[in-house]
Amino acid sequence: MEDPWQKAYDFAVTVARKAGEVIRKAGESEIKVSTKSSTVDLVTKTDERVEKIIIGSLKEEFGEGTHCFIGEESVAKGEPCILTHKPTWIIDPVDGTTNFVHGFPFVAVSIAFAVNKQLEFGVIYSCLEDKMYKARNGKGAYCDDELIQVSDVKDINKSIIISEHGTDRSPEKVKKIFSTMQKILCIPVHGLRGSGTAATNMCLVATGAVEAFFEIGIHCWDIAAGAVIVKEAGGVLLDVDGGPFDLMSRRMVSANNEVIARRIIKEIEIFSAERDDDMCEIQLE
Ligand SMILES: O=P(O)(O)O[C@H]1[C@H](O)[C@@H](O)[C@H](O)[C@@H](O)[C@@H]1O
Ligand SMILES: [Mg+2]
Repeated sequence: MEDPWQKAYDFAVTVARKAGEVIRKAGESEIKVSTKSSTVDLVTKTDERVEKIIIGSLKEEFGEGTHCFIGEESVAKGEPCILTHKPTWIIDPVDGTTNFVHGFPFVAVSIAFAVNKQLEFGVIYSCLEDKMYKARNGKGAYCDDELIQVSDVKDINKSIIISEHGTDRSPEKVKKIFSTMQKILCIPVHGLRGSGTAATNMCLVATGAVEAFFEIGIHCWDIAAGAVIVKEAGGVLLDVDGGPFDLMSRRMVSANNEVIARRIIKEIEIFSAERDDDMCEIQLE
């Protein structure tokens, strides 16, 4: 029987690479010649421009109306953020926007694809490192053409944990974020890290470079592709309260094994973040 999504998967890799090229060119030309303070607008334009290229390419290839799109920039402009049963692309055109503005070398294009509300595949192109991470349901996870596997570390005392402080600067949330990080550091673990992009952090879990990534405040487009890649690399995904992973909940833990995931969950001070699908007034089918 013909594999219905192989063509979409291969095309997603092509589009991610094309988008990464646009981001690199914007970084080399426009950012370098302007002071950082003036680049915020530029970056918004770059984010929007890259998302338009990605969605435009997908619509051209698969036709208008047959597929749905959840894109960070489109949702920011009021497009719905609801996962229906239709084939749906979940896109973060520039994950690590702040990194991009500052020339901090971790910026990722994240493209995921879901059918019947199930994630089918994920593609993350770390465009400044020129590394293509990808995974299809049930078919393994790859960095370029090399199979990748999560770390085999069992002892959390021998782990590196990666997380982010996000963009919210409200004192009560910042306090909880750093109190959690302090408790995890003092378990103790070997170290805490953060690349500045959830998509890249999840690839680091999938390659075994770190044992776990958790964050409250991320969006579905930050983690959808990474979720498939971590799972296919042998990792686990949970909610920060220990329940099942929930793509739209704005929070998650991904780890190389459940023991380490649940040990981290014990230390997380949970704070609320409005669900991605609640943020949308329009309720679709
Ligand atoms: O808004 P940017 O600079 O892209 O940063 C967020 C990034 O998109 C996410 O992937 C991270 O996990 C967040 O912590 C960043 O704030
Ligand atoms: Mg992002």
